[in-house]
Amino acid sequence: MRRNLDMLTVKAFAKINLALDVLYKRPDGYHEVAMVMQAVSLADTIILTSHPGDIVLNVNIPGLPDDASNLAYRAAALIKEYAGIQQGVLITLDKRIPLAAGLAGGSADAAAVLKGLNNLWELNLSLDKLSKLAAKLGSDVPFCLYNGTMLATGRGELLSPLPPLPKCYVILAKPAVEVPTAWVYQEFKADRVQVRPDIAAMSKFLEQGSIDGVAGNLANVLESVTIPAHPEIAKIKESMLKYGAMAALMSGSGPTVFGLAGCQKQAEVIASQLKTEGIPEVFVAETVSKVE
Ligand SMILES: C[C@@](CO)(OP(=O)(O)O)[C@H](O)COP(=O)(O)OP(=O)(O)OC[C@H]1O[C@@H](n2ccc(N)nc2=O)[C@H](O)[C@@H]1O
Ligand SMILES: Nc1ncnc2c1ncn2[C@@H]1O[C@H](COP(=O)(O)OP(=O)(O)O)[C@@H](O)[C@H]1O
Repeated sequence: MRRNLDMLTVKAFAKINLALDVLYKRPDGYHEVAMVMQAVSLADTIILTSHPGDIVLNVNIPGLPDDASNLAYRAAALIKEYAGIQQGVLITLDKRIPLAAGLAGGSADAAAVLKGLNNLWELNLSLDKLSKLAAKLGSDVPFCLYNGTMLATGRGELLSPLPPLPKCYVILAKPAVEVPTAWVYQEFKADRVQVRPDIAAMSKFLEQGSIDGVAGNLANVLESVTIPAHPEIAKIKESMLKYGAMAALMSGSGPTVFGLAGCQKQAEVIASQLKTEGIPEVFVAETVSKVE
């Protein structure tokens, strides 16, 4: 975070799910989950500038709302009201994370605004308090406050740190479809799942610092919904493996596929081969560690 009197710049990092299990549907309509989440360096940039009056949001891409329906705006409104702040803020959002991609781009923006305004307005709220505010905005928002490698349970908002995944490179490839998270959970049927993650095994491999072990245990039960609707996801997974990724999996509710690579050069080679297949959005990122 860079601060300069009345202006502050915050990065909002995307996430991938190394493991995603859905346990059951709860009476409140959410699904109880168990996920291993990992932050990656593909990021939006948010500039917060002191501003008289109200909250104003500028976004750099068409198709993304710049009103109170944007999670960045909602985060500012929530913390402003909670802390009883009278002044406003100008939020400038430089969006790089693709929309509705399974990468938690909106959640990352919301978390970055909470952290940034806590700093800009000198509120001194603890991460624990910010996390409670974050959970009001979305299930993935608390994780985006912490980043790193975390076990997420409940509806995704209950976090416990895991040993960090040793630094590795992540290829992200998104086909030209947007997948609404609510639809994927709504269509989820446990009896259609072929492979469930073994989260205990993945935790053990993280403790051992074994990227190979983690790569061998990637699993996401939401693939059972999104891949039949968008078979190009399975094709991208196959291509990632063919070009040399250690493993490949759909992230979150999809449709983005991520692949793991041990070195940057190899990740870049895989990314350029995927681009030749006409996949519109391909990125190379690296793992991001937890904030202290
Ligand atoms: C699937 C995951 C995996 O990390 O990420 P994305 O693919 O969206 O990035 C998350 O569980 C998404 O979290 P998030 O995107 O914050 O979801 P929310 O805004 O809280 O909820 C959107 C909708 O998804 C459904 N939902 C969400 C989380 C959950 N544990 N059970 C659910 O059933 C609910 O219908 C809810 O109305
Ligand atoms: N700041 C934001 N960035 C991205 N999407 C946002 C934002 N605020 C609201 N949204 C809405 O949330 C939807 C899904 O957001 P996103 O976080 O990108 O999905 P996912 O969690 O699947 O990666 C988008 O279609 C968009 O309309």
